[in-house]
Amino acid sequence: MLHGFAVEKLYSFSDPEMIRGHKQSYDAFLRGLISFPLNIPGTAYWKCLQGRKWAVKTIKKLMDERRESPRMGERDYLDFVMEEIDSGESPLTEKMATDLLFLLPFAAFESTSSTIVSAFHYLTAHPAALAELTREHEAILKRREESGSVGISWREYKSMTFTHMVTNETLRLTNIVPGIFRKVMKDVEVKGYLIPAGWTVMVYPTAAHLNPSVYDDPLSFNPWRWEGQKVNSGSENFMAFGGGTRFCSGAEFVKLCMAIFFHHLVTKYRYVQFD
Ligand code: HEM
Repeated sequence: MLHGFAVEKLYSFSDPEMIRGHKQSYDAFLRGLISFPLNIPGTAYWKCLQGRKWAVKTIKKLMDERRESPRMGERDYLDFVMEEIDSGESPLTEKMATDLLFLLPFAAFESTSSTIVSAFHYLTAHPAALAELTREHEAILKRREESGSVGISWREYKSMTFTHMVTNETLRLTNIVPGIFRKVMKDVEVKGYLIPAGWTVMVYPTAAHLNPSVYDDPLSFNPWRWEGQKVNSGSENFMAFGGGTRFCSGAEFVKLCMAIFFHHLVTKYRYVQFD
């Protein structure tokens, strides 16, 4: 579902056959992403490369089609990217754009769906958190019914305080990004150690997220720890979405998807855990 939504917004894919083919190529890509690099037909690595090749070919074909007959009406992400390349004023090349357009659906659906799965797991194991989340969403639902409005509004989304706390706590404990890389531009001294210019450093967000001097009982799932705290940006203690100028551009998208998912989960469904 998230994959379909992402490719519709990015490249206006609407043909179910096309979406299915695209998803299959991503599945092959993902399955072989961490595999033995043996590039012979049939191996996971080979399938991974084929999947990427297919998806990139589809994007290039789409770009050629749009150059030949520009689309009218509502514009999608691909239109904006092509406009940027064709302007001649952007450092973005066609090769960079294809890589970006290939990676974005992956970033959009894989990260969001795994975070939703983790949240589901934590909420199932912590009934008090689930009950608080349910209370928040049932109150929203009640107010909506009284006012006669339909669907989740922006104002409602912004009022989901506990929901955002659950999202943050899930990301703190289950971070899908194992490392963030930076190139050292000039010599830096950190706690008596010299990191020379030219080196690459890997920031390990999990170390910050599980730091007991910042997070009391760091391994426990406790959304309440975010009460009264800033939950919308990165800091040296919370960097699930990175920080600074490279802060994740999909962070708001993820939080919105999580909030909508939680809203439907707790207001429409009841579930029990089977061993
Ligand atoms: C739970 C979900 C996600 C997590 C934990 C996450 C995490 C991150 C992190 C840590 C970075 C910074 C990398 C760095 O500083 O080197 C990043 C960058 C980025 N993310 Fe995400 N991300 C998520 C979802 C998404 C989604 C849904 C999208 C797109 C729809 C997305 C698009 C991007 C892009 C384009 C960048 C690069 C930004 C730049 O370099 O300017 N991410 N993400």
